[in-house]
Amino acid sequence: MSARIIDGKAVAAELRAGLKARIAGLSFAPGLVVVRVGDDPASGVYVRNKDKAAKEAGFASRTIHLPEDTTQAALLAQIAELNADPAVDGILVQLPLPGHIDTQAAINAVAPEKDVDGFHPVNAGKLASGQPGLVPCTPRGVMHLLKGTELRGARAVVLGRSQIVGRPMAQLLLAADCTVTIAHSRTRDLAAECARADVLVAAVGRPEMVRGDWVKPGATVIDVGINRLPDGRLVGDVAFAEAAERAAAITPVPGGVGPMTIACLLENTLDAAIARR
Ligand SMILES: Nc1nc2c(c(=O)[nH]1)N[C@@H](CN(C=O)c1ccc(C(=O)N[C@@H](CCC(=O)O)C(=O)O)cc1)CN2
Repeated sequence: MSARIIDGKAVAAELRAGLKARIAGLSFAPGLVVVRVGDDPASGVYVRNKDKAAKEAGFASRTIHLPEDTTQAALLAQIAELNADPAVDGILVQLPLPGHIDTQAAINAVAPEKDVDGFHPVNAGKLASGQPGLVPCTPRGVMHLLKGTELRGARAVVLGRSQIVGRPMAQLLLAADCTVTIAHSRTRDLAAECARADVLVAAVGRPEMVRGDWVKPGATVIDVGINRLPDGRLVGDVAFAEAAERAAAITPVPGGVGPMTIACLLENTLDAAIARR
């Protein structure tokens, strides 16, 4: 293996420490509320980790846990209450939501200035039109991990076109002067598209789909996938050992992009608090 391993855990810890120092200098504790609906076990872990990280950094953090059978109207009423609460700077609705709830309606209900997930159409529109706004946490985290990688003029391929990762990721890379391709399940010859990338971001949710020969020698490979295999192992969307033979730098799973998602949620919450107050 020749690639440099990009240590997301270390970068996230450094980012959180910087946020903690900035919050210590404020006259108030920025407020974050995470809304969880139902009992998805993975969401339970992520929400606990967010709350713990937020409290450690000095945020006033709390979680509202609503039952699985919460109606859409009740969820929207809860969000409206948080929108109106001056002590709340950031609101996050943990995904996935139970099937009977319209996810887009929940996202649209969050006040754009408190939308620390960066999923609201107003924030997506700002990102697409190059205006300052709240940026989705995972892509924002990836940009931190790419510091030190030459992006200007680089050919970037984003594998996946989700609202949460693929699309905002492509916008951020474009803003950093990359030549960006979004590849997806209908792309002809995915392997050939990926093999042209100087920067390859995989966000498809398919375990180890990106093989070693999909990686251009010397490329930077960012693996956003977090897939639990039947044997309990956690793997990304990239076949790590094969890809690391050819890449110049690569993120591991776990310990790559995942920890940056939570650190950037805190970064967004501090940004939202400062902008709002
Ligand atoms: N409202 C949102 N919902 C969801 C988001 C999101 O950004 N906003 N992202 C994911 C889940 N997620 C945060 O919510 C998240 C996922 C993974 C990690 C992480 O640190 N992963 C670790 C491995 C963890 C493990 O062992 O299972 C890693 O990659 O090292 C953090 C946050 C979906 N929902």
